[in-house]
Amino acid sequence: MIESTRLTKRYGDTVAVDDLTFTVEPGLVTGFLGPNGAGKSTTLRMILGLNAPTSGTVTVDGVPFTRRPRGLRHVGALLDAQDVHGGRSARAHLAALARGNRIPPSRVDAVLRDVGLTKAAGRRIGGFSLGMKQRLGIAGALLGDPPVLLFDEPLNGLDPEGVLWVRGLFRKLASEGRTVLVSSHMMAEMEHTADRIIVIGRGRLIADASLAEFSARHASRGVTVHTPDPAALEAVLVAEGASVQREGGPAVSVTGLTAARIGDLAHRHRIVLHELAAHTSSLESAFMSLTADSVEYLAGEPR
Ligand SMILES: Nc1ncnc2c1ncn2[C@@H]1O[C@H](COP(=O)(O)OP(=O)(O)OP(=O)(O)O)[C@@H](O)[C@H]1O
Repeated sequence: MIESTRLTKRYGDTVAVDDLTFTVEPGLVTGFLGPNGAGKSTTLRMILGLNAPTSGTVTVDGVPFTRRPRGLRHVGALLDAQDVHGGRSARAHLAALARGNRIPPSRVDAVLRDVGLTKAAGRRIGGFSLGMKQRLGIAGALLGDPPVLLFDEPLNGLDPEGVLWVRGLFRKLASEGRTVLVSSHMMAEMEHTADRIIVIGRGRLIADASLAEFSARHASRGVTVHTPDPAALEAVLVAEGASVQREGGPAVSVTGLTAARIGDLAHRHRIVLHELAAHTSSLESAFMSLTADSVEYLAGEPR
């Protein structure tokens, strides 16, 4: 379990992480979401003791990371897949990591196999694609067989097959009872990956909920109806308390009534319907509107 209490990090005038309190539970995949510059990497670095908090605390299973003598065996992390020595082979890189952390050398081939890099194990990392480097970084995180795992933007550069694989891996790690925290700046990535999400913007907590809770709270539900008589339908639905928006032509958007209720009302008032479709706005758009105020650089804004 990771527990962050009023965690704050300032760089001069910039407040990178601002009074952040959250808990990451074992047995779940937790998505750590926020737009660019929200403070995700800074938070992960503080969890790992690489940056010291300005104030507040963060512990891993009750203890600050820096007080763990065998850190990598307790917390495995992928921070920056590009940050590797290109001249080494994948196997040599992992072997050095294992030696430095007193991890049995037999783990090297085991994790290379786990991430699908056995065939590339002898090749120079400098020639690896970003996707292969992500796999290698994930292998490094798994090396110490740790109960807590942190991944910073691990889906970057992976092809669709790689994304599916990594989701399956995170699910498996969580089902083994591990604590799995995965950062991303895209809700669409986390929607099919995480059980819970923690959303931050400008260093502050915006949401902390299960995916289902987040969806119920923030994703708006609506019904699209096509009818040859939109004016008549609008009058009936408004009288029932719905809010109705005419989309032009036969299309009408309705919120505040279920599709079933709209169908019943149309039938009762002898209004012909050609289409009746319930839909939920995407979690991505809910995430974007929640974090709109925290986006550091808007498209078109001079940088
Ligand atoms: N070493 C540093 N010195 C000064 N400012 C920093 C430093 N590290 C981070 N920041 C600032 O802190 C804020 C949070 O940055 P951070 O990298 O943690 O965000 P992030 O959510 O990981 O973003 P991204 O998705 O772009 O990696 C940004 O405004 C960033 O410019």
